[in-house]
Amino acid sequence: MSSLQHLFPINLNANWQDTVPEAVNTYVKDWLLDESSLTARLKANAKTFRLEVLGQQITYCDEHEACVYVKAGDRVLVREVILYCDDQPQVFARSLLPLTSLTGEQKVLAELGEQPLGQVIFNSPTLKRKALQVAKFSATSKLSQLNDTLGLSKEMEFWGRRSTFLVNNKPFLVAEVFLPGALAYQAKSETTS
Ligand SMILES: C=C(O[C@@H]1C=C(C(=O)O)C=C[C@H]1O)C(=O)O
Repeated sequence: MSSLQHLFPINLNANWQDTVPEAVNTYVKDWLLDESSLTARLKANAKTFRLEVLGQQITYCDEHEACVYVKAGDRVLVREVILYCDDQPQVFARSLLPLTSLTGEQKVLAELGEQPLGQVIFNSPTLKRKALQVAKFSATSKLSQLNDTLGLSKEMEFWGRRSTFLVNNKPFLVAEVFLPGALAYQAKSETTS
């Protein structure tokens, strides 16, 4: 049982934008707009990688997460995880997996456990990723309790992104927030995968 389970669901109600403000550091921008697998990039830049599941439950898509592919009120399996590199929290991820998408070969996405979602969907030849949106989070965001629990900085602004993946033309909504102190904010040379 995750020590963070009591925080689930954290939800992400943010002011999502279609473009990254000019003022954002180019290094952070590179992580925000990287369309490749985040799991793979984190693994390439760490000795150890770990995924912790905060929780999963069936719920309804709400207004602020609805999009052209998943309507408000659609039944979804919500999954929230933390990705760690060398035991340092990197990413809080919240995914909405519509029940109507969890069919056929994609049924396995309902039973991922600690296997990263990206490790499965990026192996699909039919994968398409729709446009990324970004958002800035502040200490007052709902994530601040998570940051407190993880012992992360309360001061810094931090950024996230979201996009829709289509696998066999079935939509999956994925939002990822780079937590304070993550590699995404450390402008140093990294391994390019
Ligand atoms: C989509 C990816 O999968 C990652 C793993 C997730 C999970 O297991 O729930 C969710 C979002 C991503 O951080 C990726 O690796 O790019």
